[in-house]
Amino acid sequence: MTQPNTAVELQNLSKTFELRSGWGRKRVRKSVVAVDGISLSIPAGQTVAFIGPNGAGKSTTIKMLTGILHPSSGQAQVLGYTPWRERRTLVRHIGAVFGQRSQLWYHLPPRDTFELLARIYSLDRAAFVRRRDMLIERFGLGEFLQTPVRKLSLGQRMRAEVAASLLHAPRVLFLDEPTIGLDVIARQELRDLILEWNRDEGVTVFLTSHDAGDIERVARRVVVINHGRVVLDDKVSMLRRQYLGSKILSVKFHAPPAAFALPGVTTLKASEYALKLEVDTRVTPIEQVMTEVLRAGSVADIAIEDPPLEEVIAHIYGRSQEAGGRNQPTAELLASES
Ligand SMILES: Nc1ncnc2c1ncn2[C@@H]1O[C@H](COP(=O)(O)OP(=O)(O)OP(=O)(O)O)[C@@H](O)[C@H]1O
Repeated sequence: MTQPNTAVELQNLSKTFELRSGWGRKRVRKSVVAVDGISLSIPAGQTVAFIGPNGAGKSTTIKMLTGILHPSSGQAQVLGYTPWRERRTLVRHIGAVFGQRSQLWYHLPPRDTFELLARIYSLDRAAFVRRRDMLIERFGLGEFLQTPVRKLSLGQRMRAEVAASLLHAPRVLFLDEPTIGLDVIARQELRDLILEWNRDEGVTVFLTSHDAGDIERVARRVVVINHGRVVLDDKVSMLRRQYLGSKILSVKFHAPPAAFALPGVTTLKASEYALKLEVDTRVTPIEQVMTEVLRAGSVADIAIEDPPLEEVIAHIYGRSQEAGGRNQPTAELLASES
């Protein structure tokens, strides 16, 4: 039973594609298991990054959750609806953005697309105008509202795409690679807008991305899949801390420090007055390294950082490849790391 505050629920959801090639006797059938028994429960208002390497089954899952594809087996409910059976009703309550495919009318300016969407969703006129104007302001669409989409920059187009997907006040937003191809600034702007929308309107966000920055900025929870199975489900903050067990220590000295060596400590960069160290905290605790650093010279500045998320994610993908894509529960996976 779906709990009332559950936005998205997957129970053993699976999808196998049957492929046929060749003719007559040479006809070959092949099955591709794209999604292999995924179970998940996402409370309303949560921001979830659904990530995995190419071909892991992310898009197939989103397509099932938005009612575009039928599963081969298993169940899913989005806001209590079964997407592939109740798609027409469901689309009134969800928004979807596919970074690789525009949903705006290419030759029309965003303003006209908004009008069309208002009719498609039969939105109340006054409520629509209020919301449209709010989105125009928040997403900074004013200056290109009358420009045909084909003439917009990718960053402008993506802002218009996300705004269009929010016009009918959806309660769940599916974003499939929303920042793909965007430059650094446009990417950051879009992430901030999505996050703000989640905070202000409580919209549930289900995001796929290959960009660690998207995951870090937008999502609080991360679900990693590989070969169609969940290999990790954790808080984004825990992921980095628990998974690699390493820290980056950057130190600036007033004078050149004395040399020192400790097991589990690798020098990433060294100049006369500065050191950047990677510390495997499972070998030598960070406190011990700090003590040694303070002994080595007069410290002007010191910073301890977590390793980049990209590294953590690459590490997890690597682990699940080694495990042959078997569904390894999180605890076991984490325990095997320590
Ligand atoms: N319509 C289809 N027919 C046959 N096979 C498909 C179809 N769609 C996807 N697949 C296969 O299913 C698997 C999962 O694909 P999917 O697109 O869901 O992965 P993904 O995680 O979204 O990958 P990417 O990060 O590259 O977008 C792949 O092996 C893919 O080739």
